[in-house]
Amino acid sequence: MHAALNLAVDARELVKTYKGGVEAVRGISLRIPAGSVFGLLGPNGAGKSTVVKMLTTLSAPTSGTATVAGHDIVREPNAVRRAIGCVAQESGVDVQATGRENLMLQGRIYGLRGRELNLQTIELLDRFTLTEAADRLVKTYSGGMKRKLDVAMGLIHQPQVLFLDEPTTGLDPEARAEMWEQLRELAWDRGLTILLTTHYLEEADQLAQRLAIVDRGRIVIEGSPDELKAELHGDAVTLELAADADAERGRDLLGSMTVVEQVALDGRVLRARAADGASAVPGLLGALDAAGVTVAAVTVARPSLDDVYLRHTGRSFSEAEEEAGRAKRQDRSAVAA
Ligand SMILES: Nc1ncnc2c1ncn2[C@@H]1O[C@H](COP(=O)(O)OP(=O)(O)OP(=O)(O)O)[C@@H](O)[C@H]1O
Repeated sequence: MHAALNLAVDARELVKTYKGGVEAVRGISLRIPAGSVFGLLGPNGAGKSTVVKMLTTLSAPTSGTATVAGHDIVREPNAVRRAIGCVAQESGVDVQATGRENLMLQGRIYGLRGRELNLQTIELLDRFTLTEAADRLVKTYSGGMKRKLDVAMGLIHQPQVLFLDEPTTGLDPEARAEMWEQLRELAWDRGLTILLTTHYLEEADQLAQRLAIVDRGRIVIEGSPDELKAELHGDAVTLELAADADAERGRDLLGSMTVVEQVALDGRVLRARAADGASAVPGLLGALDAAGVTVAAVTVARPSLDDVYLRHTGRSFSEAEEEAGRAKRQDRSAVAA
């Protein structure tokens, strides 16, 4: 068997330049093995939705090629559409209909009828714990329930690849955690391939086996969340001292210890890097105590995806989000002018 057959998505150098010259995607390649969850992570405006639009045949690439479930997105768009499910950022549900009606209608659009349609609907309502609410109008649903119905609708025709654009934006933490659990189950139990876009670092970390960080239309780095974090050596150890007067002595003492890679002073807070933070802490506390330096609080943190983002783009995720927000506002005022 040809290795490429096991790739649910195989995109090569996709480029999208919108009319007016916005270079939304500037050469993105993705190889997503069947049965895995892949995350495209990036701030608003990075180009994630545009990649999804091209892969789901809604927007033609300016250049580059891609296959989805083995079908070419430009030459075989109908075959691609049959093989995929799409859940867009904006909900497609009809709020004046019930959950069950929405699912049945969506199924009919895909040619499902009779017993098969009924069984699929019942199974999806059950999977997304919507059975009790199935015959209520969707306008009475909570945000989380609506989002679950959106995802269920994307699955009615049993696609091989599911595209989820920002699956949990706007959900409260509880609904978000429930959605994560359901998506994990779909991928791990049913072997569905999922490509999700997100601007939540935690979401990518929780769900994706592999992820690509996208910034200004390009992939800046790709790997498993752990691989990306392992690139940054050492845990961050933060020690808050009881007295300002001890700060410099504390810093010099830590700086002389071999387990500490870097130490910086910020007021009476000492920030150090250590290869294995948890096992270094008792030694650090012992040395400070012996020198008469009292520690009020200590924390150890593993490197986060935020640190990874910062290292590869030169700005923090929240800075990038703010920048994207500013650009959007400028676009709007330019249009209004
Ligand atoms: N139809 C369009 N015409 C012109 N420019 C567009 C169009 N759609 C998107 N863009 C621009 O392309 C860039 C990438 O947008 P895209 O929606 O792909 O980003 P994103 O990472 O998905 O962000 P978001 O999460 O906000 O959707 C942005 O600068 C956006 O303003």
